[in-house]
Amino acid sequence: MRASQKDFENAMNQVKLLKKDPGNEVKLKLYALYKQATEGPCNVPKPGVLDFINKAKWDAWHALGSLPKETSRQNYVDLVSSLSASSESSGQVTPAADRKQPGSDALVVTSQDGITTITLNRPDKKNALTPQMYHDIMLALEAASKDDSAIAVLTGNGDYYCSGNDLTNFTDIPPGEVEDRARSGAVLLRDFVDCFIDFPKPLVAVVNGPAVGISVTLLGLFDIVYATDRATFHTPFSHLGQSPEGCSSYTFPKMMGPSKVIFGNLKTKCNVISIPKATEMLVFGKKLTAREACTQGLVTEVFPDSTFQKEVWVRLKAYSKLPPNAMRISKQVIRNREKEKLHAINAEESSILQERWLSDECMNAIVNFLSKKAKL
Ligand SMILES: CCCC/C=C/CC(=O)SCCNC(=O)CCNC(=O)[C@H](O)C(C)(C)COP(=O)(O)OP(=O)(O)OC[C@H]1O[C@@H](n2cnc3c(N)ncnc32)[C@H](O)[C@@H]1OP(=O)(O)O
Repeated sequence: MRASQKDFENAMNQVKLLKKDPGNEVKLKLYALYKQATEGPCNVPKPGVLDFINKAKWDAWHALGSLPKETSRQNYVDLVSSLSASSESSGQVTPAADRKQPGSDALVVTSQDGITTITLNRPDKKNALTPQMYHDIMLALEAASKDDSAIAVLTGNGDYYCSGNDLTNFTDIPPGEVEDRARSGAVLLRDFVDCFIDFPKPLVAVVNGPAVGISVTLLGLFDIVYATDRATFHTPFSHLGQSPEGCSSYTFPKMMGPSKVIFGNLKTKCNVISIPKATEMLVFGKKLTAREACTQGLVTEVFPDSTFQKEVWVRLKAYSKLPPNAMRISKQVIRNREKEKLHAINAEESSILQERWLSDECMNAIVNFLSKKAKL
């Protein structure tokens, strides 16, 4: 049943009666749904980067894309009713707890047992990332950094962990707007990766299947990476006419070590082979198995697929009971001295990628994928 105007007005009044502040993430969602329900898609200029509050509000509204007014009204009413119910039953509002985020079914955020879990939920598209998903993941991380959970987890629903950037993001661009789109894509990428660099609590990737592109490169910014033995790790940037992101141009060589020199068999007089593993992945697009990725330091531990979920969640529930402040501070000690460098690398990678997106090599690769001529 669709929410009526009366239901909508009642919900607006109910918001004022909430006993507990629902937190910034929820307030931004409410704001965005209200604007979308009353004014339609965001049509105002983007505020400047230093206008933090208005930029966050604009981002939240803009992320709703072309969501119809009636659906936005319904989502607003549903969100308020879930907030009212939880603030009455427990006196506590957990951001996005155990429900799909309004406006986007492609991301599910739950909070339970001290763990906030962000699940990519587009299994029919191998969990490829749309612009809305990038925005929703940023909002979810922002909320998770402030909620009661001790750790945060990113995982995927279905047979894939994630197939990387949704390549249809490059389609339907009106002529004359290609450069603008590349520019805004680079800003989105930089903001997105910045959220991972700055995330203050232990961040865990539960890699439930193959991972491609940005979902692989980001792993260098996680604190733990658990993978099923069915997972593979693939960064086909050259094949796509693109270049590395997610700070992988720094984290991968660092974790995988310097060039590994392999001498040929003396009898057959082979040449010396010396290609760093990171280069083999990031430049030549070599796909690693889970065990290879573990040997290279990208994955913390590999589990048999049949027991993966059980073993990983038992482990994570135990970790989530450790003192949260100690974990947060230990992470800071480990990570903080690298942060500034990582932000600079992220900015540089994003700006190089902005140029790459305009190249013929990149455009041809996207056209080939979309016309089903090329698959990885
Ligand atoms: C603003 C931020 C920018 C960040 C930049 C990041 C760079 C990257 O992430 S680069 C990596 C981009 N990803 C890819 O190139 C993967 C492309 N996908 C594939 O090669 C194959 O789909 C894949 C090997 C992942 C799976 O193959 P199959 O098992 O044979 O499945 P299908 O190909 O039939 O896939 C099912 C369905 O999903 C669609 N799909 C999968 N991945 C993507 C994707 N990345 N973008 C868009 N669509 C994707 C695929 O087209 C199928 O759709 P339908 O045909 O409509 O069913």
